[in-house]
Amino acid sequence: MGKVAWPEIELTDVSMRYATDSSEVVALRQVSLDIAKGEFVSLLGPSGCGKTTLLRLMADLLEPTGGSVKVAGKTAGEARLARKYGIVFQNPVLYDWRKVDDNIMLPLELSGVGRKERKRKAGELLELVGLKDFGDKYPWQLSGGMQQRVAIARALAMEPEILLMDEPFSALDEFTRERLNEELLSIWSKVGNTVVFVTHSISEAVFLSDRVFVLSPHPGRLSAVVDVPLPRPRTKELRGGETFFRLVSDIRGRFEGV
Ligand SMILES: Nc1ncnc2c1ncn2[C@@H]1O[C@H](COP(=O)(O)OP(=O)(O)OP(=O)(O)O)[C@@H](O)[C@H]1O
Repeated sequence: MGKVAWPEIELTDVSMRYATDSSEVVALRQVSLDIAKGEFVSLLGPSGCGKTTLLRLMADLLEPTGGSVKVAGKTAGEARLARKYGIVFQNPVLYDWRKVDDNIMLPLELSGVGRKERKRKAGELLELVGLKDFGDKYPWQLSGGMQQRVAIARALAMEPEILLMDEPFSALDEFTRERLNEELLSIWSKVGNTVVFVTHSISEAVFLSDRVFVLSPHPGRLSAVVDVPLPRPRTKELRGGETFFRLVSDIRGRFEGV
């Protein structure tokens, strides 16, 4: 299910069991999926269906108990060492004592990029995420949505081929979230990398994605792959359209009885 000709991310029969002292949880059972280079996909499902686990396996933050994860033809571990990933979490995890541009420059600093080049790159990234004039502010001086944009800029600092995003907008109000959905697509259209986006919002998944991977729980497994044939660039007017409504209803129908 979910095969593409030239996969950038390739999961084959991936299973994940978490063992605790007294019990064992099967978080994922035999998930196979491929994601193409430059594709925008979402992992969608109710709480506990294994979305975060799947993302962490792709990022080499976890090792599967069964099956294999390949990223750009390498193991997930090799891909991490080759800095193929940028990750954005639900909370922006910014350092409050560092200014916004110093937060963005951190990955560059850690990999030894000189100060002048770091500054130049931070300026470019701030412009990309629409925060051109906020480089010398502190994170606590920004709104939640702006902080998340800083986190996106930082994740893009090393020019990763793959951006992994774990419910990055779920703590934000609906208006901000919808605006950031549009901004994220605009950023992605300029950067052109592969994006894997975790969400439990059906409309968010449909609005953003080329394909939606639908997961069902207990144990987590891939229950459907839905193509989203909406044209790009996607604008907020699309949300009121018939195709959008039909796709959202179709996916919602798949969760009935889950
Ligand atoms: N470190 C862990 N130890 C034991 N069980 C775990 C661990 N991490 C996750 N689980 C279990 O694995 C299953 C999948 O969890 P996961 O966080 O991947 O789901 P999710 O779909 O991302 O959920 P949510 O939307 O609530 O974040 C759940 O049953 C969860 O309780």
